[in-house]
Amino acid sequence: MAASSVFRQGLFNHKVAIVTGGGTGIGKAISAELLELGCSVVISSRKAERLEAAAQEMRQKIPPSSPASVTTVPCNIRSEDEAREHVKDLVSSVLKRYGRIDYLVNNGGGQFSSPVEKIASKGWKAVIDTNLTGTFYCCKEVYTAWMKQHGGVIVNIIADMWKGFPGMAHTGAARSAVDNLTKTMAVEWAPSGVRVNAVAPGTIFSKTAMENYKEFGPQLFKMSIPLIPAKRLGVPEEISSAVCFLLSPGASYISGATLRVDAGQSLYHALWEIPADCRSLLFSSRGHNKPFSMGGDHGHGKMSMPDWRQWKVEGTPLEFTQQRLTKRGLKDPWARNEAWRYSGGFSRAVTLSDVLFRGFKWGFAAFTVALAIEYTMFPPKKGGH
Ligand SMILES: CCC/C=C/C(=O)SCCNC(=O)CCNC(=O)[C@H](O)C(C)(C)COP(=O)([O-])OP(=O)([O-])OC[C@H]1O[C@@H](n2cnc3c(N)ncnc32)[C@H](O)[C@@H]1OP(=O)([O-])[O-]
Ligand SMILES: NC(=O)C1=CN([C@@H]2O[C@H](COP(=O)(O)OP(=O)(O)OC[C@H]3O[C@@H](n4cnc5c(N)ncnc54)[C@H](OP(=O)(O)O)[C@@H]3O)[C@@H](O)[C@H]2O)C=CC1
Repeated sequence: MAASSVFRQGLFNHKVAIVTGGGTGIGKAISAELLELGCSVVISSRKAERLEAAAQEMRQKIPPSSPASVTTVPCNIRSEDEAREHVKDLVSSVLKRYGRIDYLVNNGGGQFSSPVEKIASKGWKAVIDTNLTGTFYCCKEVYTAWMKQHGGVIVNIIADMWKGFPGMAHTGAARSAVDNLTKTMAVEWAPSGVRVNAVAPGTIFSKTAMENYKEFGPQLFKMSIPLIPAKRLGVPEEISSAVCFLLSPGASYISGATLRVDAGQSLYHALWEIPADCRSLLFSSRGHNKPFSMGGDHGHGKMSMPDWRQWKVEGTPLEFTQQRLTKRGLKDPWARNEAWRYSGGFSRAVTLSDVLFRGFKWGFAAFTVALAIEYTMFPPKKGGH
């Protein structure tokens, strides 16, 4: 447990929160900050022992004068058909003990890393059931059992999936769905005085988060650092303060929003590397190649300045141009200026004829004129470029 909260002491006195996954990492930081601010917190997840150990640790830091308390309720938000029953039991036991639920933080979740083609259907289901369906059950149950009549605030923890989530497609799909679910619930439940928001963390370091990826964990988190504008990982407390803000009256006019807490990471680089032998050009859906797609491994797999000689051309209008240039004695038919000029001349003529005349006769005439102009202005050179 870390730094003290920036919020005023007693801000959440006598309020009650459920934090799923509240025994580790981000969830633990959220629980600790809520406790510090006077809230009673129920932490809930699958591993009862780990939950209890975390609760013990947090309990010791609650001052005797505080109304806050922390309790544990084991619950698997994913467990197949029984998940709804598990979540129902969680909610009813909290209501029995505290008589109210002011806040729900859907933080419990996670995934494994895998390219799409390697995700087994059981693995896909595990991740969707946890992150999307589990969140849905928790929201629905808390709403129907309490918030519908009494209001409340929900915060869903999602992820940086704004550019897709290569390497973790299942969680990207699930979190994106939760982003959308957040908006829907915000609108549907507004009349009950319920606000629903989401927080999308960047790469946040915690021991448990790293251990989830086993031997790849340290590398995964380390690799992320250069891709973050702040050039460092986030810490759980930096997510916690955003969540506390959204739960607080300071956010009383914020609903249906997703707050990115990622130091600009989602606007910057992505972790996924495009391999050097990119074959996208061969499979263009329109049957011809796109001149701006090219292979190449530049740094983090990003495309840097174009190298025109890497164009891959097979059976395309550009190949046609290439053959023509070869015939005309150019040693390197992919010399940038020549290839560009000819493919440009061709497309200009076709576009011009299409736009102005929309007829083969005039199109052909325009094409001929354009080529004639190009031949006159840029006569073929002998023996090279
Ligand atoms: C740095 C990036 C940003 C960080 C983001 C974070 O979120 S950090 C926070 C990170 N923290 C967390 O993510 C914490 C929570 N995460 C978890 O508990 C797990 O990641 C879980 C959601 C997959 C559930 O796992 P579980 O063990 O309870 O479930 P289960 O045993 O029932 O398995 C179901 C099926 O899933 C499949 N499958 C599972 N693992 C792999 C794999 N490595 N490889 C391939 N596939 C895998 C497999 O099909 C398996 O069935 P099988 O083949 O065994 O019959
Ligand atoms: N760390 C990061 O960089 C990022 C994290 N996130 C998300 O933030 C949340 C917290 O992650 P973080 O603290 O980093 O990692 P942790 O692995 O420490 O936290 C995941 C928590 O979710 C709980 N959990 C997992 N599955 C279930 C389930 N089926 N039912 C109930 N609880 C479950 C786990 O507890 P238990 O094992 O006891 O069930 C654990 O406490 C997760 O949803 C994560 O995906 C999103 C973006 C980035």
